Amino acid sequence: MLTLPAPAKLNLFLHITGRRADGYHNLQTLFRMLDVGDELSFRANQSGAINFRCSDASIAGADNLVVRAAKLLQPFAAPDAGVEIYLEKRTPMGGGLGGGSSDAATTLHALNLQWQLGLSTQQLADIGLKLGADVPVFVFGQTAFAEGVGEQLQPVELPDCWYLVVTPDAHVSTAAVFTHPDLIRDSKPLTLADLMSSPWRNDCQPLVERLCPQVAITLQWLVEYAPSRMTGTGASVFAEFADELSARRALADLPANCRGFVARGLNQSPLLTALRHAV
Ligand SMILES: C[C@](O)(CO)[C@H](O)COP(=O)(O)OP(=O)(O)OC[C@H]1O[C@@H](n2ccc(N)nc2=O)[C@H](O)[C@@H]1O
Ligand SMILES: Nc1ncnc2c1ncn2[C@@H]1O[C@H](COP(=O)(O)OP(=O)(O)OP(=O)(O)O)[C@@H](O)[C@H]1O
Repeated sequence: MLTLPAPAKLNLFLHITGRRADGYHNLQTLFRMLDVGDELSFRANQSGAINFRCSDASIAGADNLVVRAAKLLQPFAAPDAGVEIYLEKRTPMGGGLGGGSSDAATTLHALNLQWQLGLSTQQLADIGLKLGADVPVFVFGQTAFAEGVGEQLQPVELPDCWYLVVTPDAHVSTAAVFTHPDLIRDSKPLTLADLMSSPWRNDCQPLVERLCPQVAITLQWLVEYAPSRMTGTGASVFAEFADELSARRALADLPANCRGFVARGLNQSPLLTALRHAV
């Protein structure tokens, strides 16, 4: 059996620089890998079937990104290649933390190993992009600057730090944010050097704060502790701390209607680290 992590991510900044003909948006974003997330176990067999179980029954169906990722790899595998997969779901869902995308990326890497497909990381990322714009960065497994829809990646080394991630009791649909007429989608493309030295912001945040007052209220609370922003299209928000203790002190004061966790920022994802030990 192969057990691998599927870490969560933050978007430390997120600029939207235009809308493409297919409706997708060009972005400039800095993905930060975290040391916490989901965990998946894989047991390959020769049944030709993909059997999937999940700790959260509400997402245990065949439309789970884990199953869809496995199905995309089946044409590359022997006809009798099968697998049993168990997903221990921990990352808050629909929160801009990339949980489903990360699960898909971990599945692609795991089955590439267990079914002995020999696909390169780039090939896995190309396959993953069919499932979602956030999948490639998890396949590459590094804190990275992304352009395009999120698939053009270059690694970035950031100093060690800690985050308090807070998810208010609110749902924000990624598609609803990206189709909203008021979304800021005309940010000027900047060089990575300029982006790194400017104040960091998320272009989705003003709209989501308006559509979803809990996000604005949670940020007003969090910013008293440390510089804070929204990740992805929300609803999760985060604050950055130099040390773990300060992040845990803020977590202890968490408002009643929110969930929160403390995570360390990593330059290399726990998936990549685990894969290096697995081979
Ligand atoms: C906003 C981010 O969370 C930043 O990390 C991601 O880019 C979203 O990635 P994701 O959830 O994997 O997104 P997908 O599942 O590919 O797309 C969800 C919805 O967001 C829109 N979408 C997504 C990414 C992107 N660059 N432009 C878009 O317009 C798509 O039209 C789609 O309706
Ligand atoms: N393995 C999975 N884990 C979580 N959600 C999944 C999974 N597979 C499919 N989904 C569906 O996708 C929806 C959003 O999932 P996810 O948690 O990845 O969103 P997100 O954190 O907003 O992602 P992103 O930051 O990529 O936009 C869920 O509500 C669920 O219906």
